Amino acid sequence: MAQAIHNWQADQKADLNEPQPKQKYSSSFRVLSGYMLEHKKTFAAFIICTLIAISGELLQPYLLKLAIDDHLMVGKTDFRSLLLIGGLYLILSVTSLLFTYFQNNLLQKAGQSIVASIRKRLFDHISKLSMSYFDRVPSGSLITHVSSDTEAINQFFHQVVLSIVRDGFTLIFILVMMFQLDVTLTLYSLILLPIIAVIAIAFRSYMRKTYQLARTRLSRLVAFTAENLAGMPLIQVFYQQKEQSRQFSEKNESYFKANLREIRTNVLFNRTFEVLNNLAIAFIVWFGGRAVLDTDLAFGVLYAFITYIRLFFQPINTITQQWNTLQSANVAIQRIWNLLSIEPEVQDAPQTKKLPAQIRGEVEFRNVTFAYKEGEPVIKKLDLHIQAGQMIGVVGTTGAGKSSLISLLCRFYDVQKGTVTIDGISIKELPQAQLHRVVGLVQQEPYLFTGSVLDNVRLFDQTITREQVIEACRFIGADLVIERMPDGYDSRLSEKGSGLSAGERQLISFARILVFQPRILILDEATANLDSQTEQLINRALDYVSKGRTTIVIAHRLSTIIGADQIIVMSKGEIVEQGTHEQLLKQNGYYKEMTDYSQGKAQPIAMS
Ligand SMILES: Nc1ncnc2c1ncn2[C@@H]1O[C@H](COP(=O)(O)OP(=O)(O)OP(=O)(O)O)[C@@H](O)[C@H]1O
Repeated sequence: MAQAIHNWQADQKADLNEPQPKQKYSSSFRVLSGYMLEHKKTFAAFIICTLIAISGELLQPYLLKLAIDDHLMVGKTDFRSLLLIGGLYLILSVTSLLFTYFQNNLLQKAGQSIVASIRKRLFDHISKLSMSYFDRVPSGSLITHVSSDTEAINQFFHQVVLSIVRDGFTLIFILVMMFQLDVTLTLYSLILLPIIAVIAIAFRSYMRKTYQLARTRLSRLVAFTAENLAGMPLIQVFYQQKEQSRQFSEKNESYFKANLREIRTNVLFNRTFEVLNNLAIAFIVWFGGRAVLDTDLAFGVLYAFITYIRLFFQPINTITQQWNTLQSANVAIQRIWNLLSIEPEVQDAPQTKKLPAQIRGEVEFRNVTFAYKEGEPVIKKLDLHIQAGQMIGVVGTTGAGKSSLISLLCRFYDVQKGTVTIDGISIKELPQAQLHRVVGLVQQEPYLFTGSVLDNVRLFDQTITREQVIEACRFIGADLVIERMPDGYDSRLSEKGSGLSAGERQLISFARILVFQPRILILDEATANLDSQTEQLINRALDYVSKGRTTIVIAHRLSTIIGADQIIVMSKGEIVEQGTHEQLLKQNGYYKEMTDYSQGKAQPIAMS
């Protein structure tokens, strides 16, 4: 738990791209190298293509040197050789072009498949995490992991790896060619290297700061915009657009300034490099030119040398600029691996038991104690026995523990003490996959996915036929609503329900239950949002689906549960009253008070 909280805190910081504690590059890249090994053949082919492409490009100045020194300067009129050199030059250009294309394709193929498999692993891992994790970590942070962090790894491949391999080999190749052409001239040129290093190091830390500042401010701007969109109805109803606009302008302006600073630094760095490059060329022209005049150096050598010096600076510049990408990839990998190392708190037991094919649906809570936070139990030593096929109503004031009780039956959380059993088997011993087929839940706020009505009812499960969905919707009375939609069962819905009322959304989620046929049905205040006509529809359907099925209904409207086999009244995590509607009325306790209040006969109750 402590580790999870620590990770979460790290995530929170990371969300704003705040400067991170120093991350170990070695561990990050060890992790990536495991993935790279799976594509070792593609990476080997990428390196070979890079070498061929670089050779094609860097042999061109050498060919020109041969043309100048061996033919033009000596006045040979050997046109065939010149033609051959021209042809070779052309072949080298085309080869370089072709292999650069292959090299890019291969790297993209390997890099993208690594990123795709990391993204898939992340998604699968997040889907397995327990509810307690989602309670702590905001979904925005998880979206960042799946989108921006994997994108940072993608950039690592197509920028950093490409630059290190291509520019690294280019530098080595150029140095070899320069030494081969003229050792003295090369050694003189290398005097510039320490100066380049000093400038690169000085700029590197400044460039890193400006980059981080721009990213932090962008994250703040995006977070503010997202929050603003989510709270739009509230902003409009309280007429806070002006204040929001002022805050947005402030954040926008500060991002704009940080962005400008980053661009200015980059331009300054690039231009400084260009000046150095030109200085080096001027030096070679002066020094080498004198050697040519003194006939100590061939003109072709000087020409090739100047070309190589010009090419020498570009890879150094590109490699230096990979620092930021390398750093964000490192942070992204650490964040992703922190998340992947989190174990779900709710896990299948090593030895699971199976429910018999004929599940009866008897539920028992035996001496159950549960707390979200240590030392603050919200369910206390609770005992409850629900016979198979019974309908049970759960009532109680806000915060009494009703939803927590059903979360335990769904095994969203594990109990700290006691056991929850179905047909006498502890739910901890059941495979979660089986448990979730047995227990069905309709929540107060029905969630709709982006997709057709059909897919929303069958939750994208293709084994459920269109006919089954239509039958369920017809039964629940949702068919009238759906048939009014432009494309009927193929109409597209979205998270917010695309113009469906809360009641209509609930009808669709009820149809889901009919389609999936769980043995134990839980309705968490599911009828709270319905108008009386829709509620009647639902109640009628509910009577049908609950027949022979264990049904637990948490209801604020007592009318829904009057006919229940037993009703429990909860207060502060305990059952304070239990019995049928009539028995409870006779007890003249909380339930009676609640009934009177719901009928307007009494003041709101305060359970203690
Ligand atoms: N995910 C959570 N993390 C921490 N505490 C929680 C969480 N969910 C609920 N609680 C706390 O547990 C207690 C019981 O909440 P629960 O939602 O089970 O009550 P409820 O009876 O269903 O209330 P309501 O009728 O308002 O939905 C409350 O004090 C609540 O603040």
